[in-house]
Amino acid sequence: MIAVMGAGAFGTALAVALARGGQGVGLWARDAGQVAEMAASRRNERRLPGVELPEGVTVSARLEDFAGAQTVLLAMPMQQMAGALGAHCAALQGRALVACSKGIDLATLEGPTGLIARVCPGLAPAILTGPSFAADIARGLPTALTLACADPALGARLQGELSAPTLRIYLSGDPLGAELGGALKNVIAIAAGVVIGAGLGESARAALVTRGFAEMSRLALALGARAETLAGLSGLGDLVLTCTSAQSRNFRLGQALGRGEGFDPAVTVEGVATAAAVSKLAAQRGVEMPLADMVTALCQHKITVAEAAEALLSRPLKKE
Ligand SMILES: NC(=O)C1=CN([C@@H]2O[C@H](COP(=O)(O)OP(=O)(O)OC[C@H]3O[C@@H](n4cnc5c(N)ncnc54)[C@H](OP(=O)(O)O)[C@@H]3O)[C@@H](O)[C@H]2O)C=CC1
Ligand SMILES: O=C(CO)COP(=O)(O)O
Repeated sequence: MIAVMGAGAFGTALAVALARGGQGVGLWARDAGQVAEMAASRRNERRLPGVELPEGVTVSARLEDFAGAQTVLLAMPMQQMAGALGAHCAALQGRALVACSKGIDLATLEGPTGLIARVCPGLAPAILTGPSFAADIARGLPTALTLACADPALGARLQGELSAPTLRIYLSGDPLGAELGGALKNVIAIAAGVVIGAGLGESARAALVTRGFAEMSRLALALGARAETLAGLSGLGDLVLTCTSAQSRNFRLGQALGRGEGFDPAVTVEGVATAAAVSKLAAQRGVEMPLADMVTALCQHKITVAEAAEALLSRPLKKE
């Protein structure tokens, strides 16, 4: 059995895909009311509407019900992970923990695997990331993801366990690179949404995505990630997806900023807190991240879109 902590859109979609592939899946939500609703309707209408939970998915608000699961997927927003994990660390002893969240913890500047290692020392962390909208996974559309783990034997086991007929998992030994790609692409996706929302054009978006990739790679390499990881599914692949699709919440928030419109604060948009964390991290390391800094300032309403565009276009000319 595999357990999934967090019954949001992504946790539910992964549970559905794995169960369709024949795995027994325990889906844990913190809210007993939501669990009762899901158990009765066999759906998660609040987070992943219109998708039926296969028979192989068991829902519960008690993690003890899934004590038999050797692998636990963590699928809550990044800024909630430390709290959620800290509350359940003792119950999770002996399991492999696979982070499915994309972001950097604003309080500690840690990514998901670093956070797991600190909050639950002794547990083996891995990360599952890459271009994949929850709705696509749940519809059974073909999706490829990266499973990154520092321990090659555990990584191979998880790759096998988490593969399903329409879920193709590639293995990586670079969790730092994989998690940084997934975190950083959300920041660039907000900027891409701003460009489109403000009517700055497709050419400007292509330039922004390319320079965004350069910026992502600069920080990731400075922190010790591998260049080939950034060029893979978890970096470039996910960057392309989220910067070009209105299915992306990060892109849609950017569009709203570009148009001068509001955005529902209840929607999970990982790039906002992560942009602030990235700006801090980059300043600490002396890495230049003009796009991330611009997204941070825009999200905090410290500059206007016109000022941001002007500031980026008037930077000193440089080599590519
Ligand atoms: N949606 C997508 O297409 C994809 C999402 N991801 C990543 O997955 C992560 C989760 O996103 P997503 O599922 O979309 O988010 P949603 O907004 O759909 O759901 C978030 C879920 O997290 C739960 N949650 C929040 N805080 C806690 C907590 N402290 N303990 C337990 N559960 C908690 C919420 O429960 P409650 O309702 O009780 O608040 C809710 O079920 C993000 O990092 C995202 O980047 C990755 C790939 C694709
Ligand atoms: O990470 C995702 C797709 O890979 C989902 O993107 P959003 O969080 O922007 O919706």
